[in-house]
Amino acid sequence: MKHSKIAIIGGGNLGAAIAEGLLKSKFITPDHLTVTRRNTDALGTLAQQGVHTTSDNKKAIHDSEVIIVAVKPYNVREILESLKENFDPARHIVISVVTGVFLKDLQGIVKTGVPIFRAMPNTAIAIQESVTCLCHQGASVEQVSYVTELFDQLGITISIDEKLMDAATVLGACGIAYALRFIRASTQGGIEIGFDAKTANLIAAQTVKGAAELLLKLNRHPEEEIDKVTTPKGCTIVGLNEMEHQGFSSSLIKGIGASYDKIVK
Ligand SMILES: NC(=O)C1=CN([C@@H]2O[C@H](COP(=O)(O)OP(=O)(O)OC[C@H]3O[C@@H](n4cnc5c(N)ncnc54)[C@H](OP(=O)(O)O)[C@@H]3O)[C@@H](O)[C@H]2O)C=CC1
Ligand SMILES: O=C(O)[C@@H]1CCC=N1
Repeated sequence: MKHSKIAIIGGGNLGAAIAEGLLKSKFITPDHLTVTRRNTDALGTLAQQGVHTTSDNKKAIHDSEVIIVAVKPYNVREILESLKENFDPARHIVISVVTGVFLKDLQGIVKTGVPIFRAMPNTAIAIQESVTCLCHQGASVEQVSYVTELFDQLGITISIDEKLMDAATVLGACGIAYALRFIRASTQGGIEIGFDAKTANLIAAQTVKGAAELLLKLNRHPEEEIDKVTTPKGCTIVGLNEMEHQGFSSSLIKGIGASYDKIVK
């Protein structure tokens, strides 16, 4: 599988981000990668790097072994059904990043016998900083190892039960938006207390990066690190408690629940 060619069907926000990450990681050379969408003009940046860009999904599948499906959930059935005869179970594997579409449903749409993976990355995959949750059906040990290695190049990979895929979508994929809104709100607060927008944004973003690295690199619990910042009678605890009085943690937990309900209900 090592030198397989990859096709990304649906080079939108996530599909193009996966392509960018794959190129940056050098997991694949541009001439081994094809990205499709109907409006190919929007794939100019990838085309300039030597990636094949086309609106011809059938040719993309014919020319590749690994097919990453990154179209909208409401398009996926129609698109894959129109391509059913182009899949070869002896040659292809399919990796779907489509939200809320189960392995058993994909198995029913794609030709019988084609190994199928569901992957849930986030847009930080463009800079090899995704967390990608993965599950699969009908794949060999070699195929699982290949797909895991692919996403390992693009951040970290976690193998999960499919029943947790919707939760992975909310926490990991939607989570990028939630983290960015935190940074945006911090920036707005930072402007109110004196910084220009650019400097406030830099301080807020690097602070979030540093906080995350304390957990990831030192394996610490968040409260342990919070305790180190909250000086008795100091300004941190006053700010933090006011945020909690205004529903800070509660609003995040409720938002994550609402997002999850939107997928599963
Ligand atoms: N955005 C994110 O952060 C994440 C998204 N996902 C999932 O990934 C999938 C893609 O999401 P996202 O990238 O945001 O959506 P986009 O709408 O940005 O991308 C989907 C792309 O599919 C293309 N497309 C539509 N029809 C066809 C077709 N017949 N053949 C080839 N390409 C086609 C569209 O381009 P055109 O109209 O030019 O054809 C579009 O660029 C969704 O299922 C989403 O749930 C999962 C995790 C994170
Ligand atoms: O908002 C959405 O539906 C998709 C799924 C994960 C990120 N974006």
